[in-house]
Amino acid sequence: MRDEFLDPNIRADDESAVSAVLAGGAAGGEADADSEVGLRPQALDEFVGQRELKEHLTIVLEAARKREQSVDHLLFAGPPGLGKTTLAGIVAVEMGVQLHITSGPALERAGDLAAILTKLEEGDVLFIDEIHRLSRSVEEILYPAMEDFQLDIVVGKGPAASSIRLTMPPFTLVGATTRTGMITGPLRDRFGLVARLDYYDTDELRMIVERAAGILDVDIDTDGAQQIARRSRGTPRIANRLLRRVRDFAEVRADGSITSTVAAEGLALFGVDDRGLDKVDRAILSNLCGQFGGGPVGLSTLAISIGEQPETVEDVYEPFLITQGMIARTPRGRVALAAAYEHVGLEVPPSRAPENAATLFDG
Ligand SMILES: Nc1ncnc2c1ncn2[C@@H]1O[C@H](COP(=O)(O)OP(=O)(O)OP(=O)(O)O)[C@@H](O)[C@H]1O
Repeated sequence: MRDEFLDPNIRADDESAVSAVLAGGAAGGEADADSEVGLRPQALDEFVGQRELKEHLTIVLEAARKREQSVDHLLFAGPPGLGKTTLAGIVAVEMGVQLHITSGPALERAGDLAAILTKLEEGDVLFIDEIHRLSRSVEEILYPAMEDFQLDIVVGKGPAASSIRLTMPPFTLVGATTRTGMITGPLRDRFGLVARLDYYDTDELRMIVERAAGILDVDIDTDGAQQIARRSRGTPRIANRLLRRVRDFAEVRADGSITSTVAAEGLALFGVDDRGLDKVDRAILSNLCGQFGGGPVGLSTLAISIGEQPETVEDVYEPFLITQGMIARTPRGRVALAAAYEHVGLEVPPSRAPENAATLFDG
C-alpha cells in the first residue's frame, strides 16, 4: 500500500520520521505538511472509540507491566485508516519502548526480516503492516522468533549450508491486516490477541474532528464537526483529511471558521457527497448499476472499468459501500442493491427491490 514510504528502522522517538512514514497510505493518504503530525493519539485514553478493544488492550498492557514482561503479540484487523498503526505506536509509548515499523511487501527476503529482528531491544514493538503479504520464507523466520525469541539464520548455500540459532530479546510483534482471511493459520495462532477494528460512529468521528481541530488550531463549531463526521465513511483518517480540506475552504471562501454550512459547501466543492462518497465510489455505483446492469460482475472487471486496482476497490472502497447496503458480494460477483440505484438517481429494478434481494445470494 505504501511500501515506498517504509523504512524498517523508524523509531517512535523520531517523531518527524514517523510522521513522514505514516502520512502515506490508501484511502486518502497525503503528504500535507501538518498531515499526521501531532494528530496521532499517543496514549490509550486519547484514542477515541473501539471501546472493547481498548479495554482488552488496557488489561494486556497493565498485566505485562506488572509482570515486567514484553506485551504478548497483537494482531489488528480492519479496513485502512481506522487506527491500527496508531495503536501500535500507543503500545510502544505506553510500555516505554521503541517502535520499529515495516510492512509485509517491504520484507522480500528472509534476510530483510532477520536484519530488523537483530536490531530489536528488549520489549521493543515491531509493527508489520499488511502482514498478510509476507512471503512464506519470511513467515517461517517469524514463527520461532515469535514463539521462542529464537532466530534461525541460514549460513552458506547448497549442501554446505548450515543453520545457526540466535537467541533474541523478547519483543512484541504487532501485525496489521486488512484481510484476516489471508493470514495463515500458524501465523494467526501465534498472536496472543486478535482484534478487529470497526468503523467509527458519527459521534466518535465528531470527537476525533474536534480533537484534531484543537491541535491544528482551527475554529469549528459542533455542527461543523458533525457535518464532517457524517461524511467521513466511519474512518478517522478520512475525518482528518476532510477537516483539512474544509479548513482550506473556510480560509479562502469564508472567514476561517467552520460551521455546518461552511463544512457542507466545502465538502461539496471537493466532491464529497452527503453520504461521504467521493468520485470513485460514485463511479463504482454508476458503472455497476448502468454498464453492468446491476451485476453480478467480477471484481477485476468492475475495477478496470473505473481505472483502479482490484485490491484497492476490495480493501478501500467496497467495505464501506457494503456497510451502507449499496452493494453486496455474491458467489457470482458484485451486485448493486436498491440503495445504490437510489444514490446515483436511477430507478430500482424489481429484481433489486429489498424484498427480492435474498435471491441474489443464491449460487
Ligand atoms: N481512535 C482514534 N482516535 C483519534 N484519531 C485516530 C484514531 N484512529 C485513527 N486516528 C487518526 O487517523 C489516522 C489514521 O490512523 P492509522 O494510520 O493508525 O490507521 P491504520 O488503520 O493503520 O491505516 P492503514 O491500514 O492504512 O495503515 C491517524 O493519523 C490518526 O491521527
